[in-house]
Order: sequence, then structure tokens, then C-alpha cells
Amino acid sequence: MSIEIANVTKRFGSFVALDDVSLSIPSGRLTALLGPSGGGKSTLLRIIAGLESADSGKVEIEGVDATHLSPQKRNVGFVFQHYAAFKHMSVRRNVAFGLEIRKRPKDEVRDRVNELLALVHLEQFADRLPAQLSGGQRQRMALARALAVEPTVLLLDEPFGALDAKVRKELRDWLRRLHDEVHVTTIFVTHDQEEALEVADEIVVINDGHIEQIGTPDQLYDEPANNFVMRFLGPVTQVGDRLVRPHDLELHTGDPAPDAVTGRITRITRVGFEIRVEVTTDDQVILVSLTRAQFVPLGVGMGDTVHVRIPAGISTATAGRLATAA
Ligand SMILES: Nc1ncnc2c1ncn2[C@@H]1O[C@H](COP(=O)(O)OP(=O)(O)OP(=O)(O)O)[C@@H](O)[C@H]1O
Repeated sequence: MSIEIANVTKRFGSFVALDDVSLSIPSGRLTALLGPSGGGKSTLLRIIAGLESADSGKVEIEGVDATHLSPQKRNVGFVFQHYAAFKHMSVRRNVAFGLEIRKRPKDEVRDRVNELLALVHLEQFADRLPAQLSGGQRQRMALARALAVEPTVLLLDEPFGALDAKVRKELRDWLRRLHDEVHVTTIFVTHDQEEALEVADEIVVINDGHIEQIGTPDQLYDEPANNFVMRFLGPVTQVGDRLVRPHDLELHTGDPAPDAVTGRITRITRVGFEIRVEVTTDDQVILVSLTRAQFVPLGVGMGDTVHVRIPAGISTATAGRLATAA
């Protein structure tokens, strides 16, 4: 285990930002801290970095008690949402900075910087100033700079948060590939469930100062520990007293299956490859998500009567607890 967090509590005045949090983060993995705004993700990351100190509890990094170590002594690299580069220095010099202040030999610095610029695909921009880069390129430079000093742990706080959706997506894929190449233990904060599901080996869901669940993307998605995780990880809809994912539902016409509920189609929306069908029953509105290939053969339209059922083996939640459909 690379990072051990034991019983960490952090208060700001009377507000409890982290409440007795314990967590093991494995070496060499890409771990996401995921949760809603204000839940405590950044505070936890800053405590690992040494930028904030816990009121109680312990932080261990690679077997060393880091609880009272300064950030410089923890050998961590950071990248934040708005990365502060040295504006008057070229990309190359920005990346070299950490090595130069450590007085590493010139040849070694040059070779390492070239290697890092290649890794983040910025070789051709080495002599530009940071202001001459796009937002995505600047965040890649920030990552190269953080990696230059070979940190034990790389900490990323919403590193792509300020970028537009398309660039975010590209950088996400790129971060995953980069991590597969360098394998440095990486922790990144995000409030975007899709980003966490796509990139992380392991996800820690943090809400209201405590951990709701830790698991792989599949575990969280398929076996959410509670309603909060189920709702946070993806869309849900309610059928009777059960929460279920809209794309897990089945729609049929004709005679209703014994376990189906019946309603009328009150809305049909097409979003890319997905068809969202709203079915209104006597007492609820159910959202069903189908592919075009599933929807077209049904031959249904607005106002038609349809039956909705939860197929066997689908993970559902009831108010307050989890159940699996029989
Ligand atoms: N220096 C501080 N002084 C007072 N309150 C703080 C301070 N830093 C954080 N908080 C509070 O602690 C709570 C947790 O903040 P934190 O930044 O860890 O949340 P987060 O999960 O990272 O949210 P976001 O995604 O919005 O950054 C918030 O309610 C925040 O207002």
C-alpha cells in the first residue's frame, strides 16, 4: 500500500470537512476521489500533499509517516485546475525548473526534459511561452513539470476542470495512456462521474466529509453500496419502490408480463444513439433509455400504452437499502 490515511479529521471552525476518514491507496494505480462539490475531496488531497494539516489522524506515504512532513519532504507532484506556470519562461524551462533548483547536472536535465516533452507530446512547443499554448497543452506541460522530479505520488486537483468538454475528453484518454506508461501512483480529484469511471483503476466516493464507497468502476456502477452512490454514478429512475438505471429497463407491448407496470408514453427524446422514453403510469413517471435498435421494432409512439419491467439480475436499490432483482 502506498498511501495510508488513518482516522483523518479536519474542521474549518465548527464545520467538519473530513470526519474520521480512513483509506488505503495502492501503489502504481490511478485513483479518483469523486464526489459532489464541498464534499471534502480537495481537502483530503491537500492533506496528502501537506498543504493542509489534519486536526487528528495520520498520513503515511510509502511506509513513511508523513503526517508532520512539509510538502517538499513528501516527494509529491501536483497539478491544479489553474496551473501557475512561470510566464516569462519557455515550456522547456518550466519543465526543467524543479530539476534545476535541485542542481542536477545540465546533461541530465536536458535529457530528462526532452524525454518528458516527448511523453506529453509537446516537443514542437518546447520554445514557446506558456501563454502561446492552448489550455490543454498547458495542463500537459504542468503534468510534465510535476513528473520531472520523479515524485512518489502525483496529485491532480480537477486538472482538466477549466477546459471545454472535447479537450477534457482528449486529456482524459491521454492521462490514462500516460499512466499506463509511467505507473506513478496518481490521485485525482473530480466531480465528474464519467471522468472517474473512464479513467480510474479505483474510485473513492466522498460526500459530506466521509467515504461512501471505494471500488473499481465496475463495482461502483454494478454494486453501489447505497442510494447516494447509485444516484451519483449515473442516471436512475424509480419503478414502484425500486431505483434502477433507465438503460436496464425493458419495454414491451401487447400483454403485460406479470411483473410489469403499465403506462403511456408521454415523451420521446433522441440524444445521439440513445432514445429516452418517458412512461407515465397512474402514480409515477418512469424514464427508459433504449438504443434505436431496441426502440424501432417496438413500433410505438406518443400516447401509446406500454409495459415496463425490471429484467432479472439487475442491480436495483430500494429506499435506504440495496436489493438485486430475483
Ligand atoms: N480554508 C478553508 N476555510 C474554511 N472552509 C473551508 C476551507 N477549505 C475548504 N473549506 C470547506 O470545506 C468543505 C470541503 O471543501 P473541499 O474543497 O474539500 O470540497 P471538494 O469536495 O473538493 O469540493 P469542490 O469540488 O467544490 O472543490 C467545503 O464546504 C468548503 O467550503
